[in-house]
Amino acid sequence: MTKLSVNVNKIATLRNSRGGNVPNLLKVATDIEDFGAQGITIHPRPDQRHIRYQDAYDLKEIVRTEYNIEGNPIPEFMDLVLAIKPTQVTLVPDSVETLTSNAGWDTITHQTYLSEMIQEFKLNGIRTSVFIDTDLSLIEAAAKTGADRIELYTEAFATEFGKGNKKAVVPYTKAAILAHELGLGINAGHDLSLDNIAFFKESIPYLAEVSIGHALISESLYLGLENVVNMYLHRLK
Ligand SMILES: CC(=O)[C@@H](O)[C@H](O)COP(=O)(O)O
Ligand SMILES: NCC(=O)COP(=O)(O)O
Repeated sequence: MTKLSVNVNKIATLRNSRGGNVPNLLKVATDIEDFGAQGITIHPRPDQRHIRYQDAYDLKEIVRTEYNIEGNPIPEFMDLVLAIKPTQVTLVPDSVETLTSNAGWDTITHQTYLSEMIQEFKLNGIRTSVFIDTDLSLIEAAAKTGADRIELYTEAFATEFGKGNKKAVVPYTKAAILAHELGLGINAGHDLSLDNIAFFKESIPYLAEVSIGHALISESLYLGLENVVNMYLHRLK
């Protein structure tokens, strides 16, 4: 079984568009857990355009499943995560102005930097994951940072799968096999959807967790949040 961690950034985006508390982020997160999801993911960005730092603290009080916080380990993010102590921190190398995550770590160039961050998180009992592309040399370098897991950056797979190119999953399968051999756990995320998740799941051995937000919330507009969470859970069995 692969765990489903639902990214609730888009719920915060909708809420912030009117300035009030509709939809209620905490209630939606609680409902998502009640519907069966095994985790809640957030990716606070420095401009707090969707998840606010206060949301991260408030969610800590109510999340009963795995709590995953993603982001670039700038000092403010480090302080936030070390104060909250979520189940997992996922390190993502996005720049301040980026629209959404658009690259994995260069774990060779940034190996020392990542190792230092990861050590600090691990000393605080927080599981660590590194957002990464499928290049095998990057996976090898990720293992040397001391990270517990990698999160495979799946945008390229999702784009190619959408065009009918199923072979696009092959680098992900190879990366997962190598990561497992090196003792790393395997997560995945970005642009996963009801259309591509079953094929991705069946193609990737040892897949521990997927974090899904943009497509899942969009699909819920048509199918309802409870249905959609259950449709993912069925595909991830
Ligand atoms: C790392 C990753 O792929 C997701 O966290 C994604 O970047 C969500 O961020 P936005 O909701 O800001 O697009
Ligand atoms: N780590 C990926 C994530 O949390 C959600 O990405 P997306 O489904 O919003 O593209």
